[in-house]
Order: sequence, then structure tokens, then C-alpha cells
Amino acid sequence: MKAVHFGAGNIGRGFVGLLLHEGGYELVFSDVADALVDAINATQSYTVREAGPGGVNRIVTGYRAVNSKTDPDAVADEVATADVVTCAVGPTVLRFIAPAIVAGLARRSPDLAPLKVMACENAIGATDQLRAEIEKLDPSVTDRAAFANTAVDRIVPAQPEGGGVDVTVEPYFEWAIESTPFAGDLPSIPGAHFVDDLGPYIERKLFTVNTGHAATAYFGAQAGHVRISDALADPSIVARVGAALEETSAVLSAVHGLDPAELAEYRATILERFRNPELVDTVQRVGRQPLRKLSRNERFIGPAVQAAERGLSTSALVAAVAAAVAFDDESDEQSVELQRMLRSEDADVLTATVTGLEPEHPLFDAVHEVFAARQEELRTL
Ligand SMILES: NC(=O)c1ccc[n+]([C@@H]2O[C@H](COP(=O)([O-])OP(=O)(O)OC[C@H]3O[C@@H](n4cnc5c(N)ncnc54)[C@H](O)[C@@H]3O)[C@@H](O)[C@H]2O)c1
Ligand SMILES: O=P(O)(O)OC[C@@H](O)[C@@H](O)[C@H](O)[C@H](O)CO
Repeated sequence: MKAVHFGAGNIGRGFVGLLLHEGGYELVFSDVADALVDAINATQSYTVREAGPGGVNRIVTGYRAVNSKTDPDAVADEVATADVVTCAVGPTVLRFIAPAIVAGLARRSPDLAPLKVMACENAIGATDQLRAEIEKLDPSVTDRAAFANTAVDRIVPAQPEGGGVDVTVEPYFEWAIESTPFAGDLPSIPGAHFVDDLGPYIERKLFTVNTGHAATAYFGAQAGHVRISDALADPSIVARVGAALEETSAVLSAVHGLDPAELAEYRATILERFRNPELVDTVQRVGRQPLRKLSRNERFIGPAVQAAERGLSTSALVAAVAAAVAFDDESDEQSVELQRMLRSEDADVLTATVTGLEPEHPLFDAVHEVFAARQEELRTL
């Protein structure tokens, strides 16, 4: 059995690659970072170090890497004969990996079972997005694959420079995968759970883990913290993050019928994970790409839209949006673009373009106020 995984970064090596290896797949990483591809190919094994209570070291073997920038043809050949394709490249990169998958599917023998495709990004319907990119290029190849959405959860921070291919992760993980697209022929992924309806799983994860994480990062950055764990040592940040998560939990209960007591436990576990003193994670990584995080279906506006439409409270989520709008990291392209837009667009345009909210939406005015206030603040700086 062979799996091709696009994106040999933090979650690629520290989670998806590890579980595919443990599931018995020969593993082919595909990445565009030359030095990373070379480093992977220079090793026979790497260690996934689980830092924190109960963590152990896990060894990954039986892999190689192919450079999809310099050798796209070789990647397509690997895809053509693979059983599984996964990716963890970031939602904005899905369109760039689609051509290699299309080329691989076009070369695939009709005798082979459908290729199992699972995007492992923090986004609702990431595999659907990848499928749409593939269809745009060649609609005739999609019947050679089974596309399943997934929700992946494991915190894998940026790795220290010079650390090689090894990767430090938290001990916790969860991987929920839609089962129906596989028609009974499930991929071999130990520890993953297969579910008929992924909707509640991905929303619970994105609107709790990622809402809480991003809120911590943005409130933390505003207060001058560098590490996520330091931000959560500040009781006022804990209170604001907790309030935002109470609002998302109310939405999850109202929309998916999730049990409020179980959600309260889930929230507490997540905050403990963020506090893990053995995992060095930064507000810079967690806050990365604020324009993506402020978009319509993402971790703040997504649940706030659903809350506003049901007459539920949104003030704590809107406060987190205000902190996100102030996130100013000159090494992050989206943060630079956001700050440029704040200086040059009016608040109506900003609210509509950044969040996708229509002026008549019940959330619009509150978010508009956030953008206008930040613009006023920038004028006085
Ligand atoms: N790190 C985490 O804790 C975590 C957890 C769950 C989900 N995720 C999601 O996984 C995705 C990746 O996150 P990450 O933290 O591993 O980021 P990362 O930057 O560490 O890894 C992304 C990798 O993709 C590679 N890449 C970029 N363009 C590519 C292309 N065209 N073809 C092949 N490879 C390409 C990059 O070189 C990099 O190695 C994101 O969607 C993220 O939201 C991350
Ligand atoms: O990867 P992003 O940029 O969508 O979000 C940053 C972090 O919140 C995220 O990577 C978490 O560490 C991860 O989602 C935990 O499962």
C-alpha cells in the first residue's frame, strides 16, 4: 500500500505521515521546499516526539520525498499508483497541488481501486475544495477517486531551526474522516474514526480548538505576549477566550444538538492543551493568515453568523475579531495586507471583503464597528 502526502511540514510529518506509516503505507512526501525534501531523503527514519503527559517517541520509517516544484512529473507518477493521497499544505495552496493529482489520476490504471483523497486542512469541506480544483482542470478524472472530508486535531508548533526532520508534537490527537465516500473500503489509519456526517465534528473542532487558539493568539499579541502558554497565564485573556468559546458552544448545541456539559469538558481540555508547558507555540504561528481566519466560514465569523441568526450572543466573538483586526505582523503577508486595507479602504468595503458579510446581515453592524474603530485608532497613531 502506498500513500502520497502533499506538504511535509509540521502536521504532515508530525501527524498525517505518522499515522499513515502506522497504518502500513509506504509513504511518499511531496513538498516544494528544496531543503526539506533533501533532508527527508537524507534520513531513513525520523522521530515524532510527543511532548507532555503520556507522550512517547514514535519512529517513522519507510518514506521518501519528491520535489513537486522541480519534478511534478514524478509526483504524478507516484499519485497514479498510490492507494491514498492526503495533503496538509494550507487551504490557499490546494489549487497548486491539484494539477499533480489530475495528472496522476489521468495516468491511473482503470484496474486500480479509486484513489482515496483526504485533505487535512483546518477548513470546512477542504477535500470538497480540492475536488473542485481538480474538476476545474479535468472533470473526467474525479470518478477515479473517492473524496472524503476530514477534521484533524493535533497541535504541532513550528519546529526549531536546525532540528532536522524530527518533529515535536502534543500527545493528543483526533482525526475524524467521512466514511460514506469509501463505500466500505476504508483507508488503514489507526486511531482515526470514521463518521457518516462530518459536519458536527469539523465545526466542533474549528469553532472550539481553532476559535480558542486564534482568540488566544490575537488577545495575546495585543498584550505583547510571544507564546500561547504565556498569553493563557493572563487571567483577563483566559476570561475573554472562555467567553468566546461559550458563544461557539451555544451555537454547536443549537445547530448540532451537542451536549452542553460535554462541550464544557471539551473546552477545558483544549485550554489545558494550549497551556502545555512542554510545547513552545507562538502567537505568531497561531495567528498566521488573519484574512483567512476572518473569512465568512472560518473560526470567528462562521460561528458568530450562526449565533446572530439565532439571536444568540456574539459580543465575545466580536471582541476576538477586534483583536484579530489589530494583529500586525510584518512577516505575515495577510497581516500586512489587512493593515494596508485598514488604511486605504472604507469600513463598508472592509467588512464586506474581509468577512463576506452582507450589509443586511444581523452581524454586519457589530463587525463594521470593529473595523471603523481600528481605523480610527490607526489615524491617531
Ligand atoms: N500545525 C498544526 O498544529 C495543524 C494542526 C491541524 C491542521 N493543520 C493544518 O495543516 C495545514 C498545514 O499546516 P502546518 O502547520 O503543517 O504548516 P507548515 O507550513 O508547517 O507545512 C506546510 C507545508 O506545505 C508545503 N507546501 C507549500 N506549498 C506546497 C505545494 N504546492 N506542494 C507541496 N507542498 C507545499 C510547505 O513547504 C510546508 O512544508 C494547514 O491547513 C493547517 O491549518 C495544522
Ligand atoms: O493552522 P491554522 O493557521 O488554521 O491555525 C493555527 C492553529 O490554531 C492550528 O494549526 C492548531 O494548532 C491545530 O488546528 C490544532 O489541531
